[in-house]
Amino acid sequence: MTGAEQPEEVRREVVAARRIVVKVGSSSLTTAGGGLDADRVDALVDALAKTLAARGAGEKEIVLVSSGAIAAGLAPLGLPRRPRDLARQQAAASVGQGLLVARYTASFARYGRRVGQVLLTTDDTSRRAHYRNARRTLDQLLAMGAVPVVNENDTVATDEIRFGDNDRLAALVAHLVRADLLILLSDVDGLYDGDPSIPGTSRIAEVAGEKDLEGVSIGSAGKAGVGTGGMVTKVEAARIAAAAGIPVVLTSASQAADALRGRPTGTYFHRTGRRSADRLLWLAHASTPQGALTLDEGAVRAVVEGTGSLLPAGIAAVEGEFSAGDPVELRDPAGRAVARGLVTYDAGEIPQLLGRSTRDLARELGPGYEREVVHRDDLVVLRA
Ligand SMILES: Nc1ncnc2c1ncn2[C@@H]1O[C@H](COP(=O)(O)OP(=O)(O)O)[C@@H](O)[C@H]1O
Ligand SMILES: N[C@@H](CCC(=O)OP(=O)(O)O)C(=O)O
Repeated sequence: MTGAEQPEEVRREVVAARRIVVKVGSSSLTTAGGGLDADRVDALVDALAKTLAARGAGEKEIVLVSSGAIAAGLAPLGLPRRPRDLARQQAAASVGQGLLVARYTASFARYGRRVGQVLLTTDDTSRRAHYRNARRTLDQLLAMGAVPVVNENDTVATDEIRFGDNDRLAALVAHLVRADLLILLSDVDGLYDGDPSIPGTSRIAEVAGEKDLEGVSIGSAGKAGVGTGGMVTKVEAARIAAAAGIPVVLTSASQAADALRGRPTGTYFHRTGRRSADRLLWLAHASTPQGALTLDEGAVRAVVEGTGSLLPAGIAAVEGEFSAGDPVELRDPAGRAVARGLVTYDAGEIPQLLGRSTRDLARELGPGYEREVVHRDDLVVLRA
């Protein structure tokens, strides 16, 4: 066989993927001087639209998780750089998000495609009803042939409840929509074994598990100054997705088309786990605990072994200001976090329940007090 006849080397799982989440970072959408770079947005949309239109590859669906709202809002508001305070970041995101979606709308319109804006908060995604609602909206947009453009709802998120980085949001969205593949696009063409600006570092082509990450120096600061998490959040996102059974390609936005065709660009993270119970992944990774319950040994065992819900009798102490429905941390007697769960009582109600049996509580306070404090279906055990 001559060189010209060699079959193209492709990643089979990428080619076979039907539903794909693509995440693009601020640094890949903005100009050096700040502001949205229309040419870069168009180039990305060209790659996505061609994938959606490709024949013979089966029906493909793409959910785009796009950063860039804050970066796009800087120049119009006369801000020379990304502000540090949340209020000005939110103002920039408010102005920038509209511009960003307008840009995607115009760019996808060149291919006759509609886009739908979806803004998510952690709160929307760790509560059962909101989680189902977010999934239904995304499924419906895809069923109607539109491209969902997802971002964090920056303007209402407070510091405490922010995802803060869209890499993790993208991993969780990939899980939410049951994607077959996650593609993380940045300004760097993959994970390097050290800071890529240092000569002598080289790209890691594949990560099959934690062993392949040993000794890799993963930096946090992006040189463009508009991104947030650097490589740390990308590798963390890749870990979350891979552990949830979703392979990940990490590469540069300029190689999006090649990555989508399955060409061996960037860094490929093999899946390391299987799909896990839906909402609980969000509970573990998206939610910020609003308080903590310290359990006795028996309750720790029941929770960790998954044999029961958390009852008032097993709780020794309570901390924090939370409301029923909020995520809280469950700790062992030594103070180590062992699980996270959605609590069914307000913080102020719990002290009177501590160590008491549900039967006694029901007799004394009424039948409403016979319930568990955290139901086992709303509970996720944290890995040590
Ligand atoms: N080991 C590494 N491999 C690749 N990039 C790294 C590494 N360590 C640090 N980085 C930096 O991370 C940056 C990407 O992160 P960031 O700027 O947050 O991107 P984005 O805006 O796309 O989310 C790269 O430009 C690079 O300078
Ligand atoms: N929600 C923020 C994005 C935060 C973020 O994760 O940015 P990046 O590191 O560029 O992916 C925005 O749209 O500006």
